Amino acid sequence: MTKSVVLASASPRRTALLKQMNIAHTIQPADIDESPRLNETPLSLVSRLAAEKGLAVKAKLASKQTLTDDTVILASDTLIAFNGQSVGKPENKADAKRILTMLSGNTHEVLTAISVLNNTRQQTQVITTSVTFAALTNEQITAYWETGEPADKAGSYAIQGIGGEFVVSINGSASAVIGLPLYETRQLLNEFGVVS
Ligand SMILES: Cc1cn([C@H]2C[C@H](O)[C@@H](COP(=O)(O)OP(=O)(O)OP(=O)(O)O)O2)c(=O)[nH]c1=O
Repeated sequence: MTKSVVLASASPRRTALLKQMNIAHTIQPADIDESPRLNETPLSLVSRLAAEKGLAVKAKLASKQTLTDDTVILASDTLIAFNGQSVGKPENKADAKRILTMLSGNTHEVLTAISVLNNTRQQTQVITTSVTFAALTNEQITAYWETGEPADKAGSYAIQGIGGEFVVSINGSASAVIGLPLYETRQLLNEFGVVS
């Protein structure tokens, strides 16, 4: 039986990546509280948020009576880990400047969790990618904020956009940094019978 894939995300990057994989899907964004718990590690946080986004959408579909045995939900979360701290989207210009100053000239980790679930089970996986930034000047950081690109991105940058100019090297999955690791997503969707 053909599976019906529901992407639990409002991110245009994630739907573009899923389309790139040629996987037909519908979109049902998850609206959850993304605040970290006390002393929660970046790994636990990213994994919990992806899993909770998936469960929230499952509950929404169940309440609308559109959850069937063939429904497969895919949820994801991306955050940056630097010095053991989780860094999400910037709150405002000052916060983006603080984050980019911190990442300047340093290596950070981008953590992306994917969570796939159906009526009976859920599997969650975290993909870690190292990204090394060039040293950035204050002028560069301010000019970058003005482009509008950093506002809705974890770590205040987009590797697929203008922010790619700051990246000296990357070790890991480029698609995971943008929001959905293509290789691991296909593997997990295969385990849920979506692709062969
Ligand atoms: C580091 C980095 C992040 N990002 C994006 C990916 C994610 O969309 C976003 C991190 O925020 P998320 O909270 O993971 O996702 P989202 O709010 O955009 O969408 P949803 O929760 O509905 O799935 O940052 C890039 O596009 N490029 C990058 O280089």
